[in-house]
Amino acid sequence: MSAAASSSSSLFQPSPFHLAPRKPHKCSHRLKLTPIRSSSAAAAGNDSPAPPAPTKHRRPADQNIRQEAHLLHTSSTTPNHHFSAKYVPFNASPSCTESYSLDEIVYRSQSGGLLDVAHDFDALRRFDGAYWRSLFDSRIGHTTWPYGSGVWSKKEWVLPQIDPDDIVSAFEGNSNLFWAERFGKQFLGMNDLWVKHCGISHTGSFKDLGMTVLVSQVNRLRRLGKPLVGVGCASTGDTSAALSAYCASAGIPSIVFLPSNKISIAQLVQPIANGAFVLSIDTDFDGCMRLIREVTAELPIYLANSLNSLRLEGQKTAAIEILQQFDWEVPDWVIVPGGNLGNIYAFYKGFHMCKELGLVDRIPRLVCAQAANANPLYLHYKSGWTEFKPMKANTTFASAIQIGDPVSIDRAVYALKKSDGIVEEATEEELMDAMAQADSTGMFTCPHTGVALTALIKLRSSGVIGPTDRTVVVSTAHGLKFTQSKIEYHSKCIPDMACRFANPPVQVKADFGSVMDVLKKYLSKSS
Ligand SMILES: Cc1ncc(COP(=O)(O)O)c(C=O)c1O
Ligand SMILES: N[C@@H](CCOP(=O)(O)O)C(=O)O
Repeated sequence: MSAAASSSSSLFQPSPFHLAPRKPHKCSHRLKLTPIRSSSAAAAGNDSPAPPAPTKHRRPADQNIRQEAHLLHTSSTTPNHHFSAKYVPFNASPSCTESYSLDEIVYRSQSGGLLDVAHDFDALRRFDGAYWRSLFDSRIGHTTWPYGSGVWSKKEWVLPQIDPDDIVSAFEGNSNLFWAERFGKQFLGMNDLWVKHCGISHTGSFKDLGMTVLVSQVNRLRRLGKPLVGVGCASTGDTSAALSAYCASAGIPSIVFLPSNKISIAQLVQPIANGAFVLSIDTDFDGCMRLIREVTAELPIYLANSLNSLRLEGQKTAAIEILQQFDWEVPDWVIVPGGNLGNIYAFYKGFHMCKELGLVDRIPRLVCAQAANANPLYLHYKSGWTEFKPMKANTTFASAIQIGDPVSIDRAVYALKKSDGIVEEATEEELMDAMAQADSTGMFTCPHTGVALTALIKLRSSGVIGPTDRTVVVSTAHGLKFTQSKIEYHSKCIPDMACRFANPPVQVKADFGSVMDVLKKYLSKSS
């Protein structure tokens, strides 16, 4: 049975760990949060040149934060129309005049190529890097709608023209940049290693960053009267979870195409619980992707995969956030696991915008990491970027990146070339070992993060990444979505895998002597 298939089917069988469920805690305290808003025009969405000096106040009791933002937005004397964005063909020549309003429903250029969201850089450049740094910094840690979100705190660079009223947000982003002190020291001899935990998020993956943008725009389109009956995606489990949650929160129907028996139970249950229309299709992700593209070309269902460049506008904010978390100092390396290959470009775009607009003076080198069982980008890179060949992806524990025909291949190649980037791969054993090693130092990572960590281990051992290089590994999903793979690893029941870092529980008889014997043996080994 495949790793991913067994993840789903064996979940309800008795656990090898024999752990009793815990009693829930009774919670007697509730935190009361007093929303704070900045009185400055900048924080209200205007184009004020001066960064805000926040003033604390209490909004009227009968007003919620969305209404408060609405009042600020409509009463402002300087409408937020200075900044704008539109679709253009991806990597088009400067003489190309083809463009589309973001209010059009379009996913491809006239020639069938990818699109990109182009911002009006002349308008953004009217403010210097110090202004933008200070504006973005001023919005962190507040509940002001919609800037409490790590994505919408960069609204002017994301969807500048959307009305805050149309935004569908779970205050996503602002994820932990974790100093991996022990992992870096113990396994790599590194002192400046960081893990950007994008999976510690509303639906447990970085997809929330893009989905808030896409679903907000759909909300706007429906309000403008566009005949959209729903939003659809093909998914390996994370895009579908994010789409269904954001749609449910806005009351918009969502339709998800999932490859049967190829995603974890935790991922499968997310769209089911959020009320999506779930189609389990007897094919792989690439097959689902082809089908959703055909369906969205026929029916008024909006396409939510990252082929739709709106998604990447949200995802790029993770890069801006990393710079912000380092006080606008640029790391040397950023390592991202790649599947459909939208995210690696999103990271490039976020870093590139910060450089172009004067917030930083360079960009980091990017590494894209793939599972060896689904490695079309890696093979393309190794061939010296000669002809790209889609492949049939094989089963991998990193099931969310089991993709053989990535829609954003051109974007990924562009990002890697522009950032002096590298592509690495990880075998099943390497990625599972790396995940277990990271977990043993206090993280709880997903197999995709294991792929990125393997890339780091390889580049460190070949000396490409130095011991003091500031390096960020992007963790893309929460480990709790992939517990079955951890159970199999720690139970040492994966065929042809040594599971070198397995830590299985010890079965002990319920008497003092037996427990003492086991503990003494353990303590003598560890001292
Ligand atoms: C957990 C996880 N990590 C990494 C990726 C890869 O992202 P991308 O498809 O943008 O390359 C995905 C989805 O593909 C994912 O769900
Ligand atoms: N891992 C993804 C695959 C689809 O990627 P997308 O970014 O194009 O939506 C998923 O979780 O479905």
